[in-house]
Amino acid sequence: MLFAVRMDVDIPRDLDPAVREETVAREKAYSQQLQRAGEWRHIWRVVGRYSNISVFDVSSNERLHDILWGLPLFPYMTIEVTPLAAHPSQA
Ligand SMILES: O=C(O)C[C@H]1C=CC(=O)O1
Repeated sequence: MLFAVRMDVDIPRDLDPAVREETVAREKAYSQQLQRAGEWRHIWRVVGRYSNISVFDVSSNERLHDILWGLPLFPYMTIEVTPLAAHPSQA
C-alpha cells in the first residue's frame, strides 16, 4: 500500500539545543533504517520549508501509523497522509 505523507516540522525555539541535536540524529537514523528496509521509498525536501514529502510502501494503515507514531520528531510534526492508487494513464 502506497501513501504520500507530508511532514511539517516545528521544533520549539526554546528546546535545549542538545536535545534538538540528539532528536534530529535519531530521526535521521530511524528514517534511513526504514529506507533501507524498503518501507520509506522516497523523501523529498519541500523547497523553502522545514517539511518533507515522503512516499511509504507499507503492508497496512496500522503499519504506517506505527511508523509515523515512532518518529522521534513526531511530537513536533504536523502530518498529512494521502493514500495512493495506480493512475490509469501511467505508461
Ligand atoms: O527533516 C525532515 O524533513 C524531518 C525528518 C524526516 C526524516 C528525517 O530524517 O527528518
